[in-house]
Amino acid sequence: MSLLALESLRLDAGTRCLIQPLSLQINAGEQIALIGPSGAGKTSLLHALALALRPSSGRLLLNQQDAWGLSHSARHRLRRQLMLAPQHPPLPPRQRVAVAVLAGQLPGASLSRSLRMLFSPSAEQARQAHDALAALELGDRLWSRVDQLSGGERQRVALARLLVSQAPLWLVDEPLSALDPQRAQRSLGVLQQAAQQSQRTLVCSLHQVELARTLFPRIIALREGRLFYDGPPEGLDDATVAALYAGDDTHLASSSTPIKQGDDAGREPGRDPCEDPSSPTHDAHANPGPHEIDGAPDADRPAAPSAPHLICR
Ligand SMILES: Nc1ncnc2c1ncn2[C@@H]1O[C@H](COP(=O)(O)OP(=O)(O)OP(=O)(O)O)[C@@H](O)[C@H]1O
Repeated sequence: MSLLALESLRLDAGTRCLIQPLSLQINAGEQIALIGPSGAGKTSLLHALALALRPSSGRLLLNQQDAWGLSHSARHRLRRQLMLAPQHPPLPPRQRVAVAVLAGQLPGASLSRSLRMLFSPSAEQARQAHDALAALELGDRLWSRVDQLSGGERQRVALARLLVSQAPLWLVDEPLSALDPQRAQRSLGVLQQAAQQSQRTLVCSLHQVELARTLFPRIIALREGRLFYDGPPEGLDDATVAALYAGDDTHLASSSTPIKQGDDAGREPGRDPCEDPSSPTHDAHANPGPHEIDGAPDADRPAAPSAPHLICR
C-alpha cells in the first residue's frame, strides 16, 4: 500500500529550483537509500517528505492525505506519522542523552507526559532509551550530557531517537557522515533491522554508495534536483554510478531506462532546465530565499506570488 506519493512535486527556494517535478510512490515497509552527489537535492527531498518544506507545485500524499491541502493543525497531526533525523541533529548541549533520545516519543504525547519525560523520565522510559542507545553501542552514555559527545555519538543519539519513536516513517539524512566505516555499517544494520522488525518505512540518504547497493532493496538517485534512477541495486551498475557522480550524461539514456521514472523521464539528459541563463529571472548566484519551513504562524499561506518559480521543462 502506498504510504507516500509525490505527484509532480517541485521544490524551489527563491529563484532556485531545488527539485524538479518529481513523481514517485513509497510503500509501507519499504527501505530506500537516497543517493546522489553533493547538492543533488537529497536533503531538500527528505525535508519535503518530512512536510518541513512546502512544495512550490505538485502534491504530497501521506497516508492518502494531501498534506499541503490540509489545515495547519491537521498537517501537524499528520507529521506524527514521520520522524526526520537530520544530518546535524540540533540537540540541546546541556541535555542528558536519555532525554535527547526520549524526545523521539514527544510527537503525539500529551503535555503532561512530555513534561514528565523531559524532566523526570520513568524507569521504563529510561530503559527504552538505554536499549536504543545500547543497540547503537552507546549504552554507557545514557546520563552523559549531549555536549560531552563526539559528532558521531550525537549522530547515533539521533538514530536512537528513531528507535524509540512511534512514527511509522523514518527519514534519515546522512546518518553515517561522522562514523568510521565499520561503525557506520553496524549502525545502519541496527536501523534497518529495527525498521524491518517493526514494519517501519525507512528512507535514508547516504554518500556510501556501496552500502546503499549492498543493503537497500530500492535506490533512488538524484542529480541536479532531478530523478536519475529509481529501482533495485542490480540496475545501478558501476557505469551508472560513475555517471551519477561524474555527470557523465551518456549513461542516462542507456543504463537506467527500464527503471527510470518520474516526470523527467525522456527529458534531454545533461541539461538542467532550471539553469537557463536566458531566463530574465534566473540568477545562478543570487542569494535565494530560505526554504519555506512549515510551522511558522503563516505556514498555511500560499507561496508568495513575488517569488518567481522558474519552469522546468
Ligand atoms: N534554502 C536554500 N536556498 C537556496 N538554495 C538552497 C537552499 N537549500 C539548499 N539549496 C541548494 O539546493 C541544492 C540541493 O541542496 P541539498 O542540501 O538538498 O543537497 P544534498 O544532495 O543533500 O547535498 P549534500 O550531499 O551536500 O548534503 C544545493 O545546490 C543547495 O545549495
